[in-house]
Amino acid sequence: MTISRLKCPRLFRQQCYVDGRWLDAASGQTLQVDNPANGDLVGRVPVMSAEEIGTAIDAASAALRQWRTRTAQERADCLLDWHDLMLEHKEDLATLMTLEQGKPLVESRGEIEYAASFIRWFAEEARRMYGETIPGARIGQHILVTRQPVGVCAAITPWNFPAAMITRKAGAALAAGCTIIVKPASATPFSALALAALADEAGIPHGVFNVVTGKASEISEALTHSPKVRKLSFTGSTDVGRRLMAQCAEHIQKISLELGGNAPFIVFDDADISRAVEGAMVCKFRNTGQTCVCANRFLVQSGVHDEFVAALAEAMGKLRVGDGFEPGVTQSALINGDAVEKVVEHFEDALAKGAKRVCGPAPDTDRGNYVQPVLLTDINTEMTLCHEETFGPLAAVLRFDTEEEAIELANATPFGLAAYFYSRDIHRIWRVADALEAGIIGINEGLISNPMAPFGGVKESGLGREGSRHGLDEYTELKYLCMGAE
Ligand SMILES: NC(=O)C1=CN([C@@H]2O[C@H](COP(=O)(O)OP(=O)(O)OC[C@H]3O[C@@H](n4cnc5c(N)ncnc54)[C@H](OP(=O)(O)O)[C@@H]3O)[C@@H](O)[C@H]2O)C=CC1
Ligand SMILES: O=C(O)[C@H](O)CS(=O)(=O)O
Repeated sequence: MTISRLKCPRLFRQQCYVDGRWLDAASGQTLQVDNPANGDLVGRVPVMSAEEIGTAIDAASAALRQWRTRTAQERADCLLDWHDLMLEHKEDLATLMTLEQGKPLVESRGEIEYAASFIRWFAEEARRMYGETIPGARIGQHILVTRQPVGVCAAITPWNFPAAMITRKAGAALAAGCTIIVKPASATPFSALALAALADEAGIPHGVFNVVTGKASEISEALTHSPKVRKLSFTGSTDVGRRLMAQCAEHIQKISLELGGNAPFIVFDDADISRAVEGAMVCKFRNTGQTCVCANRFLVQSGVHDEFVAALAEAMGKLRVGDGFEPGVTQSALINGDAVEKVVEHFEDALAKGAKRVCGPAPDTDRGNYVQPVLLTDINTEMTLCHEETFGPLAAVLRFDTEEEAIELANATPFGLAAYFYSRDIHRIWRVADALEAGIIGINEGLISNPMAPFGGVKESGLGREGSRHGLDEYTELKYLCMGAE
């Protein structure tokens, strides 16, 4: 599959989109993007200089006054046009995504629908950006609270969901009346640039939505050094999030952070095992295990441990690894060699510390970016995979005896993004849901991602929430008006 197969070749853009113009870097410098499945060149994108990022900031700043004074309905209409164009061009957008990120085409199609759903959701939220009135402190005094857009925003996004992580931010920002500069991951810029082409076609005014590419640290320095940028939203690793949080301190920029996870997936003795295995498969192997909400540790109570392991091994046997364009493939290449090495490192460390391999070949670095799904049992907390996100198709099962032990194991991590558990005892469900330290809890459910719920973590998994009505709060400021008595 190559770019030539696109129905609309104009969606394949190898330039940045700033103020409605398609730009090369003045230096002529470019970054290469390769297909993770086979190493083929997909294309090249500009390496923008700090000065050129400044131009994007000025464009977003200039566009703000006009965009924020549009009516909520007008902003919603632009967003809905963008949404419709994304779905109209779903096949091309999915092809670009599988070319640059590798995920199976059926998952890329699903991500385009997921990404578009955030644009629709926030188009609807735009018209519900309500304020409030509060009884005054004195007779005749009136108190009002209005909500206003934060202003010029920036977004830095990861490679694992190259479209949805952009629209989850940009949809809320534009609905609130903000303008935004997006820096996509260098591995997956073409999905972002295609979204820009469709934003332009949808009539989103020039300067409102901008996409820049280049050296991440230089771009983030330029964005956080500018007092014109009032907010940064980041999705990616906790290490980078920590650095960006410090950078935002210079001008007290608002920040939203969607960071790493280490999700426990707990199966109690009273669970429905077939449902638990169904949930485990989608939770562990979506995007070939490359999501921040993937189960990273399976904690299985002794009474059902062997039954669950056998059923999970059988289900894993049905997974098919290959090029994302091949029909029937359910597991693609990982994003790069570093990702493969991390899976190999976690696997070898676990075996060296007593883990048993139940199914799947030992991962190695001899098969390009491909890793066959592998299942380990006899996991203990000395193993690296209990403390670090594997971000690949390695399922690790740790046995426990009591509910208290499961909660302690689950919470024994600095992260707190997602957690999952299966039980049919309603009293246990309330106890465990209360006790788990995570922003998102899947209860007898392995797929928790949608536009209507507040997505985000606690502890070192992040700050703020995306999606839901709360997602708009991240892009608005409350203004308190106190009207004195006559
Ligand atoms: N909580 C959530 O919703 C999500 C969390 N994640 C987490 O992110 C990790 C995997 O994604 P990955 O892309 O590797 O994460 P990274 O943090 O390496 O990259 C994310 C983004 O940050 C940029 N970046 C990298 N270094 C810097 C820097 N010094 N300053 C500014 N920006 C920088 C990257 O640019 P470039 O590509 O050019 O390096 C990319 O655009 C995992 O830990 C995963 O859990 C991922 C997705 C969602
Ligand atoms: O990047 C991620 O892992 C996403 O946040 C996961 S989700 O939103 O698709 O669940």
